[in-house]
Amino acid sequence: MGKFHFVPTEIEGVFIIEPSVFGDARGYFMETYQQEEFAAAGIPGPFVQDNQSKSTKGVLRGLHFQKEHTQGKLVRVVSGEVFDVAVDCRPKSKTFGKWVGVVLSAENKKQFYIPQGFAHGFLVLSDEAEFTYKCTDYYDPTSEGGIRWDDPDIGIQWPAVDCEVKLSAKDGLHKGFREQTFDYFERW
Ligand SMILES: Cc1cn([C@H]2C[C@H](O)[C@@H](COP(=O)(O)OP(=O)(O)O[C@H]3O[C@@H](C)C(=O)[C@@H](O)[C@H]3O)O2)c(=O)[nH]c1=O
Repeated sequence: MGKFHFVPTEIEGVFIIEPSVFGDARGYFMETYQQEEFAAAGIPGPFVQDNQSKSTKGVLRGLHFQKEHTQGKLVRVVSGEVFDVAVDCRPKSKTFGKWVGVVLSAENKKQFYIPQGFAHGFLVLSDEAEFTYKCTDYYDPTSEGGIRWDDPDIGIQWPAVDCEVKLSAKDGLHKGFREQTFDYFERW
C-alpha cells in the first residue's frame, strides 16, 4: 500500500499529493518523498536541489520559471498557509496558458507538483509561512523568466488577504503571458 495519494488536476502533469500521516501520543510521522512511489505516479525526478524560504502575509513570489535548466518543483509548506499556483507555459499543451491553484498549509500537509514547462508562484495567506521545495534542476539566474502575477490574460483568482500584496523589485517587472513566447518549453 502506497503512503501517498496522488490527485490529478485539470492540467496534465500537475498533481496534488496527500501524504499518510501517522499520529500517536508523541505527535505525528509522515514520509514526505519516496522516489519509487513518486516515479510510478508520474513524478520521475530526480531532484537535485532543495530550497526553503520564509515570507510574511501578503508576500507574493512569482510567477517564475527558468528557460534553460527548467525545473520541476515539488513544493509544500512547513509553517503557515499559502495559495500556490502553476501556469502551463508548454506551447504544445492543450491547457497552454491555463492555471491551477491549491491551498498548501502546515496543517493540511498537501504537496503540489509543478512540472517542467510551467511558471510557478505563491501568495502567503497566514502571518508568516515557511515554504520548502525540491527541484529537478539547479538554480540558473542567467535564464530566469517570469510572468506578472496579476496578468488579466491568465486571470489567476488569488484569495483576498487583509493587507497589500508585496512583491520583490524583480517580480514587479515581469511582462504578461501574451507579451512573450515560450519556445524553450516546446520540448516539454
Ligand atoms: C531561487 C534561488 C535564489 N537564490 C538567491 C538569489 C537571491 O539572492 C535570493 C532570492 O532569490 P529570489 O528573489 O529569486 O527568490 P524567490 O522569489 O523566492 O524565487 C523562488 O520563487 C518561487 C516562486 C519559485 O518557484 C522558485 O523556483 C524561485 O524562483 O536567493 C539562490 O541562491 N538559489 C536559488 O535557487
